[in-house]
Amino acid sequence: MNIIKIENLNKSFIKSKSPFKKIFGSLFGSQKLNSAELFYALNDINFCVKPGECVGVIGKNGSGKSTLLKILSGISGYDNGSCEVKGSVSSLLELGVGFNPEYTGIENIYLNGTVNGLSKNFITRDIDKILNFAEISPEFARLPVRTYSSGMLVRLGFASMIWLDTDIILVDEALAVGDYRFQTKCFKKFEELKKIGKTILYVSHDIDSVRRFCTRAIWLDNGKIIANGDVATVTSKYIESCVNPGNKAHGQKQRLTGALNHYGSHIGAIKNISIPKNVEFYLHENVRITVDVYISDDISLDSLGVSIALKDKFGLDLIVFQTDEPLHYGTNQINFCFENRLNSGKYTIAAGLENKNSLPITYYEYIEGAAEIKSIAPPQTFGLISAPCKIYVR
Ligand SMILES: Nc1ncnc2c1ncn2[C@@H]1O[C@H](COP(=O)(O)OP(=O)(O)OP(=O)(O)O)[C@@H](O)[C@H]1O
Repeated sequence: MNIIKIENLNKSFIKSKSPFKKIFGSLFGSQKLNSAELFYALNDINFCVKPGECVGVIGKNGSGKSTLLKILSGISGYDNGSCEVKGSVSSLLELGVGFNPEYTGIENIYLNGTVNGLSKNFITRDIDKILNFAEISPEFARLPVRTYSSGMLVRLGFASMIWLDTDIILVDEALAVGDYRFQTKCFKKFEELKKIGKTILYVSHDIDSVRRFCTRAIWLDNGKIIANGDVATVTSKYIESCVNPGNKAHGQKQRLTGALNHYGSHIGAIKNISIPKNVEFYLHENVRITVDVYISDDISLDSLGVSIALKDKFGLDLIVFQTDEPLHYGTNQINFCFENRLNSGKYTIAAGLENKNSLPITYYEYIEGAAEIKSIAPPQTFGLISAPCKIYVR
């Protein structure tokens, strides 16, 4: 059973600057206009969401993410196709949308709640909890929201949204406005909501948060779905397109088997990633990871580096090691020797041959997930990484 089902969905905007065309389009529907006068923000979109899924929607600016969420929240219509939503929906879209700027924080909570079907008694019972969660002090709660900072608006928006207790929650990048502490609080709340089976669609440019938090990812580009599926795979492909747009494989094109993600202009330059001895290490045991690369003379040796990253199952870099030593043309063997500081779990290894000084880093070759290590730590070891710490008790 799907809670959201989108089929062949199209949404266009009118390109023409002519006011006549705009009025005509809004009266009779933009599809009545010549297709050359239209710009498709969403083009033949198809996907389904099951109850309890947490779907990250990613893509570059202008790819159609907000348009999609606006259609799902009912704020915007669409040209054709179908958009079935089987459940109640609340959303945190653009900053301040849904608030009347002249109303106080308290009045806006009542407005938002009653418009969404909450009784006045229910809101009165919970208003202190909502303001408390939003961290809006009683004196500010009685001021018009036009006097609020963007952080206060996002806090009030988030608190009002979760209090609606809907089946589906749509969040569009808005959390990025809040400070880090409040974002952490929101993600904690999201985790609770996930556990009780809420369905969440989360639009973000922050790929790390999508990897940590979502169970699936959809990548939109120019109004089309480029990939839809496993978070690590979809986000890796998206990152690849951002860091190496249009790069063509070069050289021997020898791809390492089992890699989750593999790209770059010089595929085949990284010959091998190996972990001598075994793939299981105790905490604090020494690990050696060997990367064999072949550097062809069309690569500049200036600022050339080889790096490895130890990643968690979501693809987040936990520890990165990068060469400082000069490399030379031809075959190079780089041994990364380090003490295992990772607590119990399985970790994947990524390796890159890169231009260290470019920002963002550009990769001649990047391989993610071609090797894996397992760490074994004593029970009662907490956190992801065990870092040295001297503790003094007085
Ligand atoms: N009301 C509108 N009128 C005309 N064009 C619009 C309108 N709303 C969105 N668009 C266009 O539709 C495209 C998709 O916009 P949308 O805001 O959905 O992208 P986005 O992926 O959310 O971008 P961002 O990451 O920058 O928020 C953009 O090219 C945008 O300019």
